[in-house]
Amino acid sequence: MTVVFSNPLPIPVLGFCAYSGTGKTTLLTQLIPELNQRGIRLAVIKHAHHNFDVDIPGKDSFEMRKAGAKQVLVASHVRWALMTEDPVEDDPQLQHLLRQIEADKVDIVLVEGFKKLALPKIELHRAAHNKPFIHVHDENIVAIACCEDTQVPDTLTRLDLNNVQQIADFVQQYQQHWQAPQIKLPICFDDEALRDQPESEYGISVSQGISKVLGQVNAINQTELVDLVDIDNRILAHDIISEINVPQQTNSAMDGYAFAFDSLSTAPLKIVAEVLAGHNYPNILQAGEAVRIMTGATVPQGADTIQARELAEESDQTVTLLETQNIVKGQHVRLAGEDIAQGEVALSAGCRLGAAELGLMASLGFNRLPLFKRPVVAVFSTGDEVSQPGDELKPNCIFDANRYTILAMAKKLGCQVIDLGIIDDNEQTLTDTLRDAATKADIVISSGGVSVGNADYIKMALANVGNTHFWRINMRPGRPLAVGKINQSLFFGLPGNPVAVMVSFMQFVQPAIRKLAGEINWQPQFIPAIADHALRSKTGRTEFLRGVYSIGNDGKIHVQTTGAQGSGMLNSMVNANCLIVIADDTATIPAGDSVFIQPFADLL
Ligand SMILES: Nc1nc2c(c(=O)[nH]1)N[C@H]1C(S)=C(S)[C@@H](COP(=O)(O)OP(=O)(O)OC[C@H]3O[C@@H](n4cnc5c(N)ncnc54)[C@H](O)[C@@H]3O)O[C@H]1N2
Ligand code: MOO
Repeated sequence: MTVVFSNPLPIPVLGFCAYSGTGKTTLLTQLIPELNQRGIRLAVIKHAHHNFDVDIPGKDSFEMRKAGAKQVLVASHVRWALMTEDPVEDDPQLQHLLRQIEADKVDIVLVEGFKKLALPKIELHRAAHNKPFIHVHDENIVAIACCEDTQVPDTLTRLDLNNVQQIADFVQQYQQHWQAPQIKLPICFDDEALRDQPESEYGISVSQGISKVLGQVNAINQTELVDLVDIDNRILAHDIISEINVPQQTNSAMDGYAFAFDSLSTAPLKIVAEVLAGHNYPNILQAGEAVRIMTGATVPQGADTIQARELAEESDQTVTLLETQNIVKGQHVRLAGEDIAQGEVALSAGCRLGAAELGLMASLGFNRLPLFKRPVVAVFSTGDEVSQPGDELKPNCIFDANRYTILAMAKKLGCQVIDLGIIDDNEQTLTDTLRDAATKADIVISSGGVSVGNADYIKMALANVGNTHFWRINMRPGRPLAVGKINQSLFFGLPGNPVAVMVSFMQFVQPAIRKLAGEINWQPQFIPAIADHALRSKTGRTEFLRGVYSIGNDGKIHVQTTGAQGSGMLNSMVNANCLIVIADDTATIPAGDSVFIQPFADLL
């Protein structure tokens, strides 16, 4: 039986396996110089079964380790060695060992031992030893090096055990053609590719859910002109073409002196004028002349280079430039149109307008922009136990949290919101509410009542007014989800548990709102982070854990969970700054492995 292995390095790892006595080490000591000669830099990891030592008693490093140092790193200008005391019951973990290799210093790692791991290997087989084949129960064998008369299946590359050149050819080819596996994100956001995949009776994947949701959404096409100062997180309806160059004139990026680079040899230069921002020098600068110039002032004709004031000395209307050997032609000159050229598309339709975009539009002279109308989102809660915050909390009840998280997230996405309050859990009231809400809103969102409980009237109400699907999404939290249409409005029935509401909103409602609002080119962000402790999930479902990411002492992004993960515990969202997303083909992430996170940044 082979044990799952994933290569953590950006270079290939190739194993050599054989029964003892086959000549593995002899072959490797011949192969290594042969590969070195071909310019291939090698690392070797060798498994040892016994308590070996690489140091000598009496040496300082040996004595320090024996004195109790868990790690000793001994280094000279020739080599360094790290010795780690790591007594474990089981075999050492190859993935952990591989992470110790400096992948920028070698081209391939050859591994001797670790026979049971599912890593690509060359099997060595010597017929005279009468040992069984390894490849018959290990599908990771890519080639077999054996004797002349040994039978080898057609699917395996056959190598001559005594021909080091031939084996080196194979390793070289392997190294040259190896490609790092493509990064697979935990959620696929390819709307078209997934939409028509069949639904399984056990539920659909998050990716399928997203594409099915997006399949129900048509972008708003009404537009309006809005003053720049009133635009908050809205979507541009048309391309904006610049009518001017930005900057309008070629100008200085420094307070200093403008001159022609070719005049450098005639220094000191004669100062003929001073140019302040908003002004210009009306003449053409001649050879041997300079102007005193301020940041943002127009560079005179005839000048092409600026020297900063602190690198020049001025006296008697002349300037001596210092460190002339470092002056580069064109330095500190901002060319007309270098930010945006006249006639260029400055922003494209479908772009979300944040601070930078608004600044850019202002810099082009626009004071109003054509925008898509904001989506209108109506939100209500259901459930006899759900009470209005501010009222007295009745026995057996809870305060309504979901309406507030949904309203806040919808507003953050630039929607206009309608708060419909808490709606009584009965079929008639819910039917009336839904029918009315759909006349006012592009999206109607409820929470609670979409699972299999007896009092879940929302399903009946929906059947009365629209056309809705109830899906079980293979994810946690947020398994039940209702999506449908009430006339032209989109309906989302989110599950009742408060964390499930927020996670479902992020994964399904967010892309729908963005598409409806006319935003294009949006994709959820996945950032790789190092899991500081082991993370558990179950294959067959996508797990969204609440996490806290931060930059570790190693300069890399690390993540930990917030602790207890109950889908009713809103505090876990408050304490988190990201979701940790474990893909549906993964059951555990060992500590130290990479995992994808989705920072909350643009939503909470
Ligand atoms: N037999 C089964 N039971 C449940 C299943 C299942 O598959 N089979 N799924 C569980 C999952 S997962 C979830 S999530 C919930 C979803 O159920 P509902 O959408 O019907 O939600 P409710 O039962 O109405 O409420 C669940 C939970 O959330 C609280 N809640 C409801 N609304 C609010 C609100 N506005 N603010 C704060 N908290 C709210 C409610 O009191 C419940 O505790 O079903 C599981 N059960
Ligand atoms: O959606 Mo539920 O909150 O997974 O438990």
